[in-house]
Amino acid sequence: MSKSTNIVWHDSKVTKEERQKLNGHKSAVLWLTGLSGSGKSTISVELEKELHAMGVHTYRLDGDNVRHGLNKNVGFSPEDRTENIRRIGEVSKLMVDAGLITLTAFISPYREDRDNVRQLLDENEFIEVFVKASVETCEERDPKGLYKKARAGEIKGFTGIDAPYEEPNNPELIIETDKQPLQESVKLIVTYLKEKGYIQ
Ligand SMILES: Nc1ncnc2c1ncn2[C@@H]1O[C@H](COP(=O)(O)OS(=O)(=O)O)[C@@H](OP(=O)(O)O)[C@H]1O
Ligand SMILES: Nc1ncnc2c1ncn2[C@@H]1O[C@H](COP(=O)(O)OP(=O)(O)O)[C@@H](O)[C@H]1O
Repeated sequence: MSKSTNIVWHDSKVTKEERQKLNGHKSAVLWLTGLSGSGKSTISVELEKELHAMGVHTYRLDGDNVRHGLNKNVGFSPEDRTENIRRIGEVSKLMVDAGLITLTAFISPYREDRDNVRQLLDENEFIEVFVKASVETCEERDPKGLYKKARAGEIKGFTGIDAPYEEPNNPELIIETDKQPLQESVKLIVTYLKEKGYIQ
């Protein structure tokens, strides 16, 4: 529900397509979704490094980081997670308009929320990457000790333990981090971007 009234869109004299041309590649969002500890942040950091070295203009948005600032006022209730993802969707849209290959790393547990972001963007601008690992693997890794806390009842509503994660039905890519090593995952995504003509 919008509270803003009497507002009129003001066009720029530089278009998204012109920014893309200047950058020498298309822009899109690589939307990494998966359980906590599945590898979203690790993959997005390595992937950004690789793309940057190739001369691709990138920006990375990460759940933990964005929740320190822009989204510091949302928690982990279903409604708050939806609002978290809605805002990130809007920020991603701005970044795609700015001509960037945008990498996001949010659990984004609800299918409908992810689909809403897909709808927000133009065709082929939303690349859903399912970062897949079993809860058992993630719990074993437990890089921040959060699964331990959730099991001890110190965190309520933890994704995969006592809050849901809805797997993507039709993601553009599936990365199985309990089967393939990090560099292989990065290579797979870079190859996808090349084959689909996003980058050279
Ligand atoms: N209850 C609960 N459930 C899941 N995760 C939790 C929770 N509380 C805190 N954290 C930490 O917050 C990170 C997830 O933030 P996100 O913004 O990606 O979550 S969501 O998309 O809104 O569901 C997540 O980071 P990642 O491990 O990088 O996924 C956790 O570190
Ligand atoms: N193949 C892999 N791909 C990505 N991360 C892996 C892989 N194998 C082990 N890991 C480890 O799993 C953990 C994933 O944590 P993180 O990237 O923070 O996940 P998320 O952002 O999804 O919460 C890291 O400690 C990372 O080193």
